[in-house]
Amino acid sequence: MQSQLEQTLLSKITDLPTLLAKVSDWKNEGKKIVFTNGVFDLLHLGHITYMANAAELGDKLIIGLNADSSVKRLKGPNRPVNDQANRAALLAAMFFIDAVVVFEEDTPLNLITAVLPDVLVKGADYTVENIAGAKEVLANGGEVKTITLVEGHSSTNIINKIKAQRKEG
Ligand SMILES: Nc1ncnc2c1ncn2[C@@H]1O[C@H](COP(=O)(O)OP(=O)(O)OP(=O)(O)O)[C@@H](O)[C@H]1O
Ligand SMILES: O=P(O)(O)O[C@@H]1O[C@H]([C@H](O)CO)[C@@H](O)[C@H](O)[C@@H]1O
Repeated sequence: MQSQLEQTLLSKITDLPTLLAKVSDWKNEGKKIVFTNGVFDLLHLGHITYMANAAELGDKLIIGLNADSSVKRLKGPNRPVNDQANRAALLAAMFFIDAVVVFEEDTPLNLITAVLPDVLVKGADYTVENIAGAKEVLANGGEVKTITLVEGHSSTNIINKIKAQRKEG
């Protein structure tokens, strides 16, 4: 039996039609909508800092989350470590995240084109030129921003640390 709080958090994880209905309401209410996307496999300080900073760029933060199938094509057959249900739930637990939507494609272009957020955000490991959806968001009068990376933090680093510790026994 899910608690009320659990139901509230997990209700943020939504399909595209439901998300678009929420976005329509938010836009009618004059809310500034921020969108970012990623794999968010093993969460770390860089992810938290990044998403908190993204949330401060508007009123509502939407996370486009790569499906497991998409991650395997992007990051290899042994990824993700955390499946999409776990990754989505962990993101939904963050108070500054308003919606999480899983996408199956290699890029979130279709999702971003449907949502047309006011602000599209990626980490500074990307440039505006190589951010999927940037052209569409800019053409719609939106902004595209990158957020400085917190050095030394990545999901890959965590995986490599675990592997190294297992070798040491
Ligand atoms: N150290 C970091 N500081 C700030 N933002 C980050 C950091 N690492 C990743 N991000 C951002 O978080 C989002 C999700 O990235 P991703 O899940 O690929 O993180 P990652 O830790 O680099 O993963 P991996 O090691 O599997 O490539 C991206 O927009 C990325 O720019
Ligand atoms: O977590 P990642 O690897 O930073 O997220 C990827 O971002 C890509 C980016 O938006 C390309 O401009 C995207 O195409 C990919 O699907 C991952 O979300």
